[in-house]
Amino acid sequence: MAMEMDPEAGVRPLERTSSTIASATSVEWSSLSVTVKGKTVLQPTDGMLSSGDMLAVMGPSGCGKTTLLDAVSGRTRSHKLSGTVSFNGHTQVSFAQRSRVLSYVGQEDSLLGVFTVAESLRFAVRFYHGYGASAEETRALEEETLRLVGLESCRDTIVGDIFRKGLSGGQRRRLSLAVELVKRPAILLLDEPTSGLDSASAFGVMQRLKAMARAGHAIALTIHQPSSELWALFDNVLLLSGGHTVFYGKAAEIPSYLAAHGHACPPMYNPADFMLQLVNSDFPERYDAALVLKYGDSAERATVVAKVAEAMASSKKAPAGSSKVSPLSSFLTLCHRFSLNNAKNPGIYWVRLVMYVMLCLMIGLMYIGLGDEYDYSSINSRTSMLFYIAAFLVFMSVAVLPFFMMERSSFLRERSNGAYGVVSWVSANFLCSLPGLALISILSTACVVPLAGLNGFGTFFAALFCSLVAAEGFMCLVGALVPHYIIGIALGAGVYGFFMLCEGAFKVKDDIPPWFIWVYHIGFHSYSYRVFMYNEFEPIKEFDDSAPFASGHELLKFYSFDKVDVGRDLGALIGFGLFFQACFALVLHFFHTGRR
Ligand SMILES: Nc1ncnc2c1ncn2[C@@H]1O[C@H](COP(=O)(O)OP(=O)(O)OP(=O)(O)O)[C@@H](O)[C@H]1O
Repeated sequence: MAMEMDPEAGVRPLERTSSTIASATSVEWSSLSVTVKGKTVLQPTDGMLSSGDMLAVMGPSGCGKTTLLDAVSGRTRSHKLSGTVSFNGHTQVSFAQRSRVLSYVGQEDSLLGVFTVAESLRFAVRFYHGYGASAEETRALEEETLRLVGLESCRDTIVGDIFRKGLSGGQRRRLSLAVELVKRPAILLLDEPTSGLDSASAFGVMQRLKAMARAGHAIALTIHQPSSELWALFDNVLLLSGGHTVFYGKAAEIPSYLAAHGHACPPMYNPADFMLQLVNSDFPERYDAALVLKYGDSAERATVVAKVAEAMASSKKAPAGSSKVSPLSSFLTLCHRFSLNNAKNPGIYWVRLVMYVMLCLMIGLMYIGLGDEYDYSSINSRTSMLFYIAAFLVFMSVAVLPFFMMERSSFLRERSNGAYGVVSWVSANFLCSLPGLALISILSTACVVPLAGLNGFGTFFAALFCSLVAAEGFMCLVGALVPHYIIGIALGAGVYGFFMLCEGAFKVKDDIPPWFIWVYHIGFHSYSYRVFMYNEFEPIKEFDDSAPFASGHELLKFYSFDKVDVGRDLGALIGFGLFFQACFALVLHFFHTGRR
């Protein structure tokens, strides 16, 4: 019979686990509650998770399991929280300190789709153990972690994204677990680690987690439907119902506790299924509301409260966590990963590159030979074409938003688990975007300038490149400000539309109304447009008699572009790019902390 099996049979010991737990760490919580929009979604609860424990947080959907894990890990914003959380009895533990001892695997899988399982793990090893981790150590950690989550056969399978099919949902779930396991955190909080897994995989993963607990890790996980085999692996259980604690204590004691309150588990019945029916108020066939009150008055609760108070009062070593990897190491790992991701993910640069080249070829063919024309209509063609280039080629940068959003979710997970800091991520992202933007700019320039016969290849390229650098920074900032890329595209398009309107093409600078002239100055489109214009028209010494201007310089005067300082305007575009990157970093720092 399943219940008689040894649940830990056949699990190999974790060679590298014990040595890499920096110190045994416990977490205690007392009268911990969470209130959202005036509603208390987690009622005051007490409990603890110690080194060696495997705690199952259970209860019906919406009962507050994730909320509890968030509150314990510091992911709940402080104004929503009351009560105390301590680590080894220390209450003053910052989020960064918690991140060093603790890893949290959320319900969503936020992985980068182009990487294989092995590559994803390799980067995780470098984030948590340093870019300079030896090849031997990296390989050993990778291998052991692959074995832990049963993904050895998928080592070279890609995660998968909208372009290519990769891992199955259950395999992704296991990889999400694996990339945090390589950290070998003292405390591991897992939100539904078995969702999407078949029963054998779920059991295999849980067996190995149990072995990790035995080796000294403290593990808490939420789970909906544990089989009796899984149930036998849990040391402690915290049972919630509608945010209230119904039971906290040894898993083995739950059946007798419930029996003492009139709910004896029928023979041959999975105790987990039985107790979940008792606490589900949405489907109340077996629901017993009195269990909440009974637990509040019970000796079991009094014992827990006393134990938690004792643990909080005892002076133990402050949680230290694994040694912090240097920002330079994180930066190098991120540069490595961004470069590969940019090169492998067609959506980030390659699709854009094709779009730019095609469009620029069309522009070149539309205006072919324009450089040899000096009549009235050639002026109209030049100004229109340059407006289109300054406005629309920048506008196409909105295409990067959906891909940025995917990277943002992995950033959030990794940052909140202490893999790296905002500055490392933003600077690596910025640096690694430059080769792609340079390639787009050079190929676009090569398509337009020779075909149309425009002036100043180098300046044209520089203006396009610098405006794309500014646009990339702007879209990163927009991507950090909005909850979804659809809103970002609408916002980005709206702002770009406004900048285009005031860039000095539709209305020359001197005719822009005073209430909009500030847009001319803050909109980076104005800077690139006037460089494109100056670059093209200044060398034209004479137009035909049909033209309204005698020379290019005369035309530039009309546009108020006759005194353009190309170097200064290109510098301003780069300045815009850096300014947007700095704002982007600030928004990430303050608003993308992983706290909800
Ligand atoms: N920002 C919020 N605004 C309103 N209600 C919220 C908010 N966050 C959480 N809640 C409510 O808090 C309760 C607990 O949510 P939580 O996600 O912790 O449940 P859960 O037990 O993890 O559910 P599941 O098992 O389905 O993941 C739910 O009723 C949810 O609707």
